[in-house]
Amino acid sequence: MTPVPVDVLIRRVDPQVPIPGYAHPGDAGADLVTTEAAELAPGERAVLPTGVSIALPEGYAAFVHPRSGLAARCGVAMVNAPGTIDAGYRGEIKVIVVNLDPRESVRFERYDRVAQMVVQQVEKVRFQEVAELPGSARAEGGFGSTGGHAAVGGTTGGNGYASVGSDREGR
Ligand SMILES: O=c1ccn([C@H]2C[C@H](O)[C@@H](COP(=O)(O)OP(=O)(O)OP(=O)(O)O)O2)c(=O)[nH]1
Ligand SMILES: [Mg+2]
Repeated sequence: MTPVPVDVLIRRVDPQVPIPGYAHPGDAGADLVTTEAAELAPGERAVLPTGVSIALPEGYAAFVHPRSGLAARCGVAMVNAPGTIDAGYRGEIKVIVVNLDPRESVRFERYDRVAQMVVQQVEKVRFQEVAELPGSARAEGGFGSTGGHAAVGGTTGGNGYASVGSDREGR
């Protein structure tokens, strides 16, 4: 059964900007465009305006995620991914992009789609301070404690994991 969509109030800061839309019925993210053209040199970042502000219902937040196609084709990432849009935020939604390609500039034209916004329900919690936390299987293991991380300098010894800084061929 198709879930009933949640109404979200939206105001166009730019009168011509398209209302964010889902490209396909099952998509999680509604695409956001930039209302300003921009050219980013390798390593350069920019804060791009999207031309829209929203009023989310209490108990919701929107998360601005990068677009995978832009990342794969052009090396464009979002510095703060995912950007968090608070329910109380009424300002224009902005996207903080960075060009991670080491050689090529990337150019955005006005109304190019630059990011996608996922609206989600979020829990509000009360932090209850205790002297000791309950035990768990993971306990304090973190940051690679289960293995499977890349080896800097590319000496993984063929354990099937990614290597960084080395060509895997010829080893
Ligand atoms: O990619 C983003 C991230 C945030 N925002 C807006 C909405 C959000 O509600 C507000 C604040 O964002 P955040 O809390 O991430 O930034 P902060 O540096 O903690 O700012 P503040 O002190 O205003 O909370 O900025 C955007 O427009 N785009
Ligand atoms: Mg904040």
